[in-house]
Amino acid sequence: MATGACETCNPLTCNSTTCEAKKPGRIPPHELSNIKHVIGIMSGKGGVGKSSVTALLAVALQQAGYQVGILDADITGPSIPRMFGVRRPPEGTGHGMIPPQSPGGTRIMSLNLLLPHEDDPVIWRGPLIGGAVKQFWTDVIWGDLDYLLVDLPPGTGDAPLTVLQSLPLDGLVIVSSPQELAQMVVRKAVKMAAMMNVKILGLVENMSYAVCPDCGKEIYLFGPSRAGAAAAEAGIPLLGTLPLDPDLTALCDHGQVEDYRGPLLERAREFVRKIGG
Ligand SMILES: Nc1ncnc2c1ncn2[C@@H]1O[C@H](COP(=O)(O)OP(=O)(O)OP(=O)(O)O)[C@@H](O)[C@H]1O
Repeated sequence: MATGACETCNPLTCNSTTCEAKKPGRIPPHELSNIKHVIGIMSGKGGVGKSSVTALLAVALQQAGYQVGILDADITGPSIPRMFGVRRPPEGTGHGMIPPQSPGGTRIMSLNLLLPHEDDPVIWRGPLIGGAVKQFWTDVIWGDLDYLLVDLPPGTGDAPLTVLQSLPLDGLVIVSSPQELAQMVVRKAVKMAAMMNVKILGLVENMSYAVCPDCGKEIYLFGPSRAGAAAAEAGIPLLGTLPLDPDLTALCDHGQVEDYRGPLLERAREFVRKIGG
């Protein structure tokens, strides 16, 4: 049990080596959840494709025969239900909430599924956001899952802190893009994970390049890839790079990401192999 001091201390600034708040996985999941692996998908900065990478990993895992769930911890900017075409709210039972399934069988829990309209804004302060994330862990009946992917909001704010502190993460996948600014915020995310004793499974550089539809030439829109250097500098494994693919954008927009069969899926399979799936 955490002491009173640890309940209120900030684990990112606490110097105590025995700080309870720094120990990950302090909160047990719902008693009817049996989850083998929990992986967080994090980015330092918004819009780099973290939710798309989460979705691709889920599709790759599902196609490999695993039972997969996605906990959408991006409370104020949730995009997972839209990508998977899921609109149904979770089913409320006396024991907890049963998450709806996508057509391909991915179980999804997101605040967007609880809102009257998917475009209603969530204007909440930090503690409420942290509370919702915890409830998606404790009050949702995930059942038997091989992998629960946790799509974190960008940055190092309240919700990522809650997840890193409360959930028994196997590790984090960090998503970045080639711009220098995105690289700088990767370093922040890496430092946060180190402070919270959470392992980093690897770095994915998204939007690394586009492929010319006429000649197949790779065009590095944001300059040369910095993925290898960024991973080496941060001391974390490089899972790989992903190009831009307009087919992925279109399928995500239409709620059909599970129908994607383009080149990024093979890369996602490679990432899954590298993180041990
Ligand atoms: N490799 C890619 N190829 C084509 N489109 C992509 C790719 N990666 C992301 N996108 C598109 O870019 C947009 C933003 O992606 P996404 O929602 O995954 O970003 P994010 O990092 O999760 O954003 P935020 O955390 O700010 O919500 C989406 O429309 C998505 O379909």
